[in-house]
Amino acid sequence: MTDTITNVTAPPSNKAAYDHIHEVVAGGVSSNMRARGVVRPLVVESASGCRIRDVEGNELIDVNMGYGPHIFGYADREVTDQIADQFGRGHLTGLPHRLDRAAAGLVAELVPGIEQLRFANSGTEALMSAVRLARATSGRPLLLTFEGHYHGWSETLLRRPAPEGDRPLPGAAGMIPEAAHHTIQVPWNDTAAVERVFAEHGAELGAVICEPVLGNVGVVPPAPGFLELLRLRTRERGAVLIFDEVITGFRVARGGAQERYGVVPDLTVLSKVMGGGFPVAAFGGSREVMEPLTTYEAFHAGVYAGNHAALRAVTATLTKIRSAPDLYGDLEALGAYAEARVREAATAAGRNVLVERVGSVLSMALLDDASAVDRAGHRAVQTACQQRGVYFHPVPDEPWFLSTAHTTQDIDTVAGVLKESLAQAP
Ligand SMILES: CC1=C(O)/C(=C\N=C2/C=C(C(=O)O)C[C@@H](O)[C@@H]2O)C(COP(=O)(O)O)=CN1
Ligand SMILES: Cc1ncc(COP(=O)(O)O)c(C=O)c1O
Repeated sequence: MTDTITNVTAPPSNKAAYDHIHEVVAGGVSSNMRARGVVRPLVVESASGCRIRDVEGNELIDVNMGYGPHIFGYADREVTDQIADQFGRGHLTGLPHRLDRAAAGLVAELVPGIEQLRFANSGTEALMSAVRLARATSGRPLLLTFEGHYHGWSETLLRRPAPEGDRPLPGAAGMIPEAAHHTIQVPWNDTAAVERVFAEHGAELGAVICEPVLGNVGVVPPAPGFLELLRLRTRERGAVLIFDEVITGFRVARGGAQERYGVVPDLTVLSKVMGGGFPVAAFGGSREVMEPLTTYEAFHAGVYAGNHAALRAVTATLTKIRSAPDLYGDLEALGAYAEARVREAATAAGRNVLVERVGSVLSMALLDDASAVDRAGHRAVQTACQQRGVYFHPVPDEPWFLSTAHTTQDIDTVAGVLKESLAQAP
């Protein structure tokens, strides 16, 4: 059967379709993260609301939701119709558009730490530029980051822990050996380690970067007072504080983690929810911090950066967010309901799971008898859930992202399937 949209003769099964893709897409995916831990391939055909449909015609409730951008669910017509309309008006001219003012104005209105910004195409791009701007502003290259925090795949920020010490190693084959030489990495929420870094390197530290809520090794909220400590020490020593709010921006509160926790960074990086699923990112801060870009002394560019379709997506999404006074209260309630049902399911199944949550983003990881994450067991449970019509990522590091398209009935279905799968897991 030849699919009329892609004109690809779609093999009859997920496995055959995945193998078919593998023939021409290296590794079968255009992001390594999508291939991590996959046991049972799933090739999507379409998505709507909180459901995906695979090439076999199976419909699954999805709590991965494309890793978080779709706070209103897939194919939200209030957003997608606006984007479609913009394509009909011209979506890429390389010229300023009134949409630049509209989109940037909405971000500045909603995010406490942003007076001015620049748009980019991805979180990785925006983070590279934010770190470069921070180094230009402070005049100091040394960067403090935290273990497990993911800031994209750039030469600047992709790293892995060194076997010992606080200088991380480059995170991928082909990176230059010196890529992480100007980076210190310490454990998240480790106050003593942070104090030690400022004591030893305070005069040379140019910036501190973190996910204010760690969302890439499951969900790990900031310890009480930890973000406040980062804010105090960076201000004392003249280092730039950068919040990577790619996940948390417009997700954990209307103004992101900086609104939820009341700590305002010097630079904020945004993506995911901001564009409602359309590829777009931004980095911004006070006029003072952004000044090197105002004078063009600093450099940031991109053919597609801030294109009109992306900014129409931002304007549509943030207008909807701004005009929904109960949105975050409702998402908080749904998140709490989901957390409770997941915990009940694990208890009923007699299994030990780690559950963490901030607002509508939560993580669930199967634990072994020693209370360590059982990755193989988690994948087996995920496979069983996928076969029963519920999709979450096979790797427990990837959180669940709820949306306004999820109902409590959907959550009940997810919890019921999870209970069955946990009970039957080896
Ligand atoms: C906190 C944070 C992120 O979570 C982030 C991207 N996250 C993900 C990337 C995925 C991928 O490349 O397929 C999927 C998930 O692993 C993850 O949510 C990025 C990079 O954004 P981008 O992928 O747009 O370059 C920056 N900061
Ligand atoms: C030859 C070439 N390479 C790379 C780039 C950078 O591409 P992008 O602007 O999409 O980052 C450009 C953009 O002008 C280019 O002309």
